[in-house]
This record gives sequence, C-alpha cells and structure tokens, in this order.
Amino acid sequence: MCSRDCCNNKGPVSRTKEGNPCEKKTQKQESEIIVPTPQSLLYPYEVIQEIADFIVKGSGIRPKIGIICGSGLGSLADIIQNPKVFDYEKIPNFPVSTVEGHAGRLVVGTLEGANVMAMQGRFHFYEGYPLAKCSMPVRVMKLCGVEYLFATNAAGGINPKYAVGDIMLMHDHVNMLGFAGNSPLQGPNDPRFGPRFPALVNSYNKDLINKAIEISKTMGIESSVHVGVYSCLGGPTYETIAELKALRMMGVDAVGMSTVHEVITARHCDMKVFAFSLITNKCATEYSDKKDDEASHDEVMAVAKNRQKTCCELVSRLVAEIQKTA
Ligand SMILES: O=P(O)(O)O[C@@H]1C[C@H](O)[C@@H](CO)O1
Ligand code: HPA
Repeated sequence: MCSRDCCNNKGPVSRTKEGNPCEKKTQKQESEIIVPTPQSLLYPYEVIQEIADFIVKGSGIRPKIGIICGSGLGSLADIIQNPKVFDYEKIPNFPVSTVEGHAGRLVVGTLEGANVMAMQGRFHFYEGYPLAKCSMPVRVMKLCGVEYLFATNAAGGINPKYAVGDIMLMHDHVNMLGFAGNSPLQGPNDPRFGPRFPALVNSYNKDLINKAIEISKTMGIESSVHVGVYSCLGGPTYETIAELKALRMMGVDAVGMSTVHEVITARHCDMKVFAFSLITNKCATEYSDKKDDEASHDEVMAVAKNRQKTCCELVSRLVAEIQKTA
C-alpha cells in the first residue's frame, strides 16, 4: 500500500526497475528538498569583512592580538585598557553566547601597549552552532588585522600529573570532531582566507610556548605549568571513564569542548597561535563510586575564578613580550 497523500493507489505498491511510479517528484516537491549549506559558505568573505569593518571603525583600533576567553576566564578581557565594548547582539551577523561564564562581549583596546581584541564569550558546538560559526570570529579577527591568536579554555586534566589549577600550554591537539568528519573548513575553500589543505603540524607557535615557560619561571609558577596535548569533544556531556581511558591512550593530557576548531581556522589564515588550558578538574580514568569524580560546570567556574589573576598575568606578560619585539 502506498502511503503518500498524493497517491490514489491504495493497493500494494508494485516496484518496477524505475522505482515506484507514485514517488515521481513534481517540480514543487523537488524545490522543497533541503540541502544543508556547507559550513564554509555560512559566512562568506564579504560578510566577515563587514563585521571586521564595523569593529575597526567602531573602536578606532586595528588590533594585533586576539584573545578568546575560556569558561570563567572573562577577566582576561577586563584587564584591557581604554576598552571599547561591543555586545554580541549589537554586532551585525554575530551569534549570541548562551553559556554561563561567557558574557557575550567583544572588548577592543590596549594591553601592555599592544592593540588587542578579546572575545568575552566563545561559541561551542554543543550550543547548536556549526563549527564554522563557532570559529567565525577568528576570521573576523584576521580581517581586523590580528596576527596572533591567544585561545584559552577550561579543561579536565587527564594526565595524572596534572593538578586542579595547573596550566597546560597546548603544543598539539587531537581533533575528535575531525575524526568524525566535522571541520570548520568543510565546503568550498575561499583562498582569500587560506589554502584548501592546510598543514597543522606546527600549529602551536614554539617561540610563544618557550616565552610562556620563561614567564612562568619569573612568576614562580613553573611547577604548575605543563606543555601538553588537548582534545576537544562535542559536549555538552562530560566524558565517560571509557572515553577518558581511550583519550589517555591516545596521548591526550587535557580534554575540553572548544579551541581546536578555532585553532584550525586561525592556522588556515596563517595566524600565529598560542593556547592554554586551565585545568579546572581532574578526570577520573578508573571506575569508582566517588562523587568527586563527576565533573561539574560549577567546579569549572569556581576554579577559573580562583586562578584568573594568574592567567591574566601570564597573558599580559606574553603580550608585553610580543610588543617588545614589534
Ligand atoms: O569555553 P571553554 O572550552 O573554556 O569551556 C569549557 C567547555 C564547556 O563549555 C564548559 C564545561 O564546563 O567549560
Ligand atoms: N571535560 C570536558 N570539558 C571540560 C572539562 C572536562 O572535564 N572541564 C572543563 N571543560
């Protein structure tokens, strides 16, 4: 029996080589087929340019360094001097932040004499945004004039040597969403941003990592600063023990729900990248009944609040180093 409303054939459907004749589509039905837009076409170059012009004209500043504040690390933007603040809702074509600890403001100004812009609130895949939308602001930064991306995040520590409150300087990542075929660059490539097949082997700038290590020594925090591998999962669930065991076996030191697609987008358009994770919780990699093993966003926010001063100092000092060599 054919179940289509348009069909008068109430008897069993006989299939021919050509298929079910009742399923022939009219022109109207064809136009109703929804073809998903490839990610790379969501924000064409011209739209990104318009947003960048809006920010540069509105602030009177052409920033050199772009900062993305991780969960609970919004204070990284509060230390910017002479700030010009843009609420995301007021920026044309900008998404809105929906996560606690991500205020949803773009702050443009100066830090240690350098022109900077900071996202006080990033976009995550689990909020329902495609990856290209999550990392679209990185392209906006690029067209504003940004050369250096500082991406920060809150993450769970998988490496057993990491303690809550430690900082992990990212020197590599495992792109789990990429393993599943999802990329912010998926779709036609616009060469004005970068090449079709960008290499990622040297994504995390070694000079900046070394400078950050030196800075951590002068701050007296070198024993709680590590260099490691981050992995981004889709969230919003925290990981199962089996997933955490698998990630550890893959060489992952810290796990989160962001940053990787931003770094991919930044490297595609040839920005220098520095990124770090604040370890806000220790991930259990063995089964137990301990309630302590369960990650929570409250804990993430509380640890980030406690460590914000240290993170701000690290960022300011690194910006000062970049500014010195400018
Ligand atoms: O934006 P980040 O990656 O810093 O935030 C992490 C991942 C989730 O958004 C949230 C989970 O607590 O913190
Ligand atoms: N897992 C994933 N994302 C996170 C975590 C975690 O343990 N902590 C902070 N963000």
